[in-house]
Amino acid sequence: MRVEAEKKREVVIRVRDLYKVYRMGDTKVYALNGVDLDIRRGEFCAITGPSGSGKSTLLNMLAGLEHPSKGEIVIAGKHIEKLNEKQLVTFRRERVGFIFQSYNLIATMDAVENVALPLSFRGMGKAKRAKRAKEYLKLVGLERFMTHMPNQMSGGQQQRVGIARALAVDPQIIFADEPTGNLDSKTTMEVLKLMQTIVRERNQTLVMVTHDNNLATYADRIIKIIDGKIVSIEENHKEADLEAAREEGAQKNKDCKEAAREETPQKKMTEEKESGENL
Ligand SMILES: Nc1ncnc2c1ncn2[C@@H]1O[C@H](COP(=O)(O)OP(=O)(O)OP(=O)(O)O)[C@@H](O)[C@H]1O
Repeated sequence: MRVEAEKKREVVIRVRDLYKVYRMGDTKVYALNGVDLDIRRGEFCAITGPSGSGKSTLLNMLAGLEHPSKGEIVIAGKHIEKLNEKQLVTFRRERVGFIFQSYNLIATMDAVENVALPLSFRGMGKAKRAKRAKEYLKLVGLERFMTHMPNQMSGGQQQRVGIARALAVDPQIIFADEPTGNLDSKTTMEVLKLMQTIVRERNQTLVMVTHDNNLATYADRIIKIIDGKIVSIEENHKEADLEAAREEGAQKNKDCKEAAREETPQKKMTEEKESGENL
C-alpha cells in the first residue's frame, strides 16, 4: 500500500554523495560529508541536528543558494550543481519559496505589498498582484491586516505574511530555515500547523530546518544530521493517513488553485526571457 502511494508521488529532490568543505586556514571543515537523500512531492521534511551539524548548509545547497564542493542535487530533473549564478536566480524565482527566521519583510511596505513583491519579479500586473496577495493573506488568516506595516504586526503575524509571500508564487518546493525561531511556543504551534495544512492541501514539498525536536514532529519525515552526515531518517506519520489528508486537502483546494492558475502571467520578465533557460 505504502509502496504504491510512494510510487505515485515522484521524487522532487534527489541528493547524491553531497559534500561541502570549507577551508579555514590550514584546516578543512566538512559541513556536509557525503549526504544521500530523496524527498518526494507533497512531503514535509524536517532537517534536525545539533548546532553546527550542517542543517543550514544542506538547506542552502538544496535551495541553490550555495554551490556544493562535490555531489549531485537534482530538483525536478535538473542538476542544480551544474547551474551558473544567473541560472540559479531563475531556478529560485520559478521553483522555490523561502520562509526565513527573521521574516525578511520590507519595512516600508504593507502586508499586501510585501506578498505582492515576488509576483512583480514574475512580470504580473499590479492589479493582479494585489488581488493574489490579498487571497494569500486571507489564506493565512490576515484579512484584517492587509494594510498593516511590518512594525504594526506581531512576530506571528509577520511570519504569516512571510508564509503568504513564499506561497503566493505557487512554488513547487518551500524551504524554511528555523521559521519559528523568533516566536513564542503558542504562536510557533499555530504557524507550524498552518504550514503543515497548507502544503498538504496543495501537495507541495516543504523542507524545514530546526534544531528543536518537538517542532520536527509536525513533519512527515525527520532527517537527523550530525557532523555533516545523515544519521537517521524517521517516518513520522503513516503513509495511508497522509494520503487521506492530501486527498481531502486537494479537493478543498481545487477551486482555489484553478482560480490562481487563471491568473498565471502570460509574460515573464525580460530578464528571464533573455536568460533562455528552460528549467
Ligand atoms: N562560510 C563558512 N565558512 C567556514 N565554515 C562554515 C561556513 N558556514 C558554515 N561553516 C561550518 O560548517 C558547519 C555546519 O554549519 P551550519 O551552519 O550548516 O550548521 P547548522 O546545523 O545549521 O548550525 P546552527 O543550528 O547552529 O545554525 C559548522 O561547523 C560551521 O562552522
